[in-house]
Amino acid sequence: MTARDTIFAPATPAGRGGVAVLRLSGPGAGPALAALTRRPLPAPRVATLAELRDPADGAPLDRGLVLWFPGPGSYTGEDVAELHLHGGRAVTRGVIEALSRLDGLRPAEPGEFTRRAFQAGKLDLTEAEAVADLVDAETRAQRLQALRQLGGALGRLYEGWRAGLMRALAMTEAALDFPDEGLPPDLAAEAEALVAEVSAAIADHLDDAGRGERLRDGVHIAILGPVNAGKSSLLNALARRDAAIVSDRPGTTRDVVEVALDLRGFPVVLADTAGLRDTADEIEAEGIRRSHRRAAEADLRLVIRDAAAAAPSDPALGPGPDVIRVANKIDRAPDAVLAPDEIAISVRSGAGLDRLLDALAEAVERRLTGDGSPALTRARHRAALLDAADALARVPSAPLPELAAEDLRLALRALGRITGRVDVEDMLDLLFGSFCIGK
Ligand SMILES: Nc1nc2c(ncn2[C@@H]2O[C@H](COP(=O)(O)OP(=O)(O)OP(=O)(O)O)[C@@H](O)[C@H]2O)c(=O)[nH]1
Ligand SMILES: [K+]
Ligand SMILES: [Mg+2]
Repeated sequence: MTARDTIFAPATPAGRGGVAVLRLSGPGAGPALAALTRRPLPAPRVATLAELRDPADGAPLDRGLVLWFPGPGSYTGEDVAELHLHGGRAVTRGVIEALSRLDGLRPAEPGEFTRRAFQAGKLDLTEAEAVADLVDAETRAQRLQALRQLGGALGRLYEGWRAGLMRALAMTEAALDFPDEGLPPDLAAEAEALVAEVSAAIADHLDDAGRGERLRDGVHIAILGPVNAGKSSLLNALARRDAAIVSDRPGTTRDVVEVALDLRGFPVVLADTAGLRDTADEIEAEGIRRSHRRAAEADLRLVIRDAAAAAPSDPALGPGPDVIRVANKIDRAPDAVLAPDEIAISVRSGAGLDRLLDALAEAVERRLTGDGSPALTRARHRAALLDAADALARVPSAPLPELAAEDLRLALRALGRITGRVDVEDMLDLLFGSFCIGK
């Protein structure tokens, strides 16, 4: 082991606040804490009140709680100290300056605490990503997904597949090592079954329609309809602010206007679009092309019409599985005839908006919750899983066991990239050790 820098950084946002937490990690954390408090280290993991003074000149810095987490039982696996300071700029700056003057201490790079935790084997990469997701989570559903991933659910799923493939590889390699005897037929069958099982599981996981990624980024909902139906008015009502221009002039909206929302705990990105109609205006026509594009890309389409007008004839506005249909302005047309699936609303009076929100939330939830198994959450994972699936697809028809083994290795390496465990050879040694094939 080489001696490492000791890093420190505020764990709370800069600026004024009740409490600011400063964290230190590395071999110098203990000596630094002792130097600041001028006493022996406190009992591990017990919040202890202490006077903090500048080790250089004894100038008082703050009075606050300090915590001591000796490695390896800490977040980073190293010695960690935490200072709970009064949350003022001068206090934090003073302590940071004092720490900077100590030998072997330096400010942490972004993500460096979690990076050290990963290197110490405290977290796999999916869990490290979950830490970032949890910090960024803005809705209840995002928080729950990140917590599940942080708990290792996703990493365990991928590691489970890796273990299965590792076994299949060990069996295939055994056939190479003992060519005279050949692989006992039951082992060959088991290896084949393992590969088929993992391939099917990966295909299922890839096929979940981007559920987890959607939960991170938001479900995309496009508001579509004829001019003046009240699309922009509805966007503003749902966003509770004047995000889009509303006017009684048909063709007001030209550009797509997006608003990110927390919809009953689910993240959505709502897009207002240009009203659909035949037009000679070039700019409006471009806006309408963008509406059509948005309609095609959206996860859900919210199609809105004026209740007093006929249902729109544009095929982009027809019914469909991902369409929610709305008749607006019922304040002006209380006796309007509605289709069975249409929700009557008035953006002006607020009537029906709760029912619309219920319907939207239900559609979004359906889109986001699959069978409850951990969802694929990142494009990075998807790319690696596609690589693994490609390699596995070649295994059953490999003309030589050497080539099957090579493809299994490729698949293992791809899966290992997701969790950050790429030690195929080590694991193979271990497996071989426990693997009884008669020699
Ligand atoms: N009476 C009534 N008027 C409404 C209602 N909702 C919107 N409006 C009015 O309808 C007109 C058009 O509203 P917009 O929100 O601009 O309609 P739009 O669908 O975005 O129109 P374009 O962008 O031109 O396609 C405005 O004058 C709104 O005030 C409603 O529920 N009742
Ligand atoms: K309008
Ligand atoms: Mg508009």
